[in-house]
Amino acid sequence: MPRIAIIGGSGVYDPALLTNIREETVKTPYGSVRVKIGEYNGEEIAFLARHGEGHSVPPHKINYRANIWALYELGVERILSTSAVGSLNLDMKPGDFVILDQLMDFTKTRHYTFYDGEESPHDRKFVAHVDFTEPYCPELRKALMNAARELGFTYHPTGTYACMEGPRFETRAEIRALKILGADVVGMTQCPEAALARELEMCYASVAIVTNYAAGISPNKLTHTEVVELMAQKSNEIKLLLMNTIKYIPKERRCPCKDALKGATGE
Ligand SMILES: O=P(O)(O)O[C@H]1O[C@H](CO)[C@@H](O)[C@H]1O
Ligand SMILES: Nc1nc2[nH]cnc2c(=O)[nH]1
Repeated sequence: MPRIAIIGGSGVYDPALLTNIREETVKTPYGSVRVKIGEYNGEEIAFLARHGEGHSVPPHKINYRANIWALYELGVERILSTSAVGSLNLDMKPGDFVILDQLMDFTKTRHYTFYDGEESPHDRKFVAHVDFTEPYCPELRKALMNAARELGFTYHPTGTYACMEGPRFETRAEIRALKILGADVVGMTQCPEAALARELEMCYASVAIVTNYAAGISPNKLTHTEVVELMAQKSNEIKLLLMNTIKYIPKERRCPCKDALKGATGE
């Protein structure tokens, strides 16, 4: 049973470096999800391509609830993910790794919770308001930093991610506003993915890879081609970082993530 899962974002479509890979189709109340399960250093690791293997699913159409529920069904406790981002912070340049510690949600049409009360399509028919002060697991963030340091990779230990609806990129005015609000990087997929993991008391962290400067900061037209090309250039480093992080993840969970529902339902 895999305790750890990796969600690969744009440019990270295969569970390279895993061995003995099998594929499972996990049925969830939100639909079926194909998950790959392999081994790394004798430990079972689950892998999920966020956009599907051929990048066939755009950010606003991803079935985030099915994805996270599927990993929960498999017994996953810890989720590491990648996020390709634009940078609003000149210190965070293309090719840099950012270990996210904060996020802001500007998405509009997504499904944000598992807890729809009586309408929930499962037996958790209650209302829950989870604490999200710290949206990322401190233990997973530390593990990512330890691995990046060991590998000698340039990384930023904190970063605030603004999640936009997409699928278009931003206007110059939107980036100007996000900068005033304190965003360092911008993407389209951390919300509701991170919050849904917290709602199932799973640990979640994301390493953002800066693929471009954001609209109005970059002198060039923004293209998904540039995003995928940069991710391809960083592919080996990203896989090394993710695999090297595994050994730094404590077996015992001492983080607040595991108790997220305590006090959230008013019980
Ligand atoms: O966040 P990931 O899945 O890395 O994808 C990023 O890349 C796409 C834009 O090129 C958007 O979907 C953005 O969110
Ligand atoms: N929203 C958004 N997502 C990205 N992913 C990679 N670059 C960008 C960007 O500039 N904006």
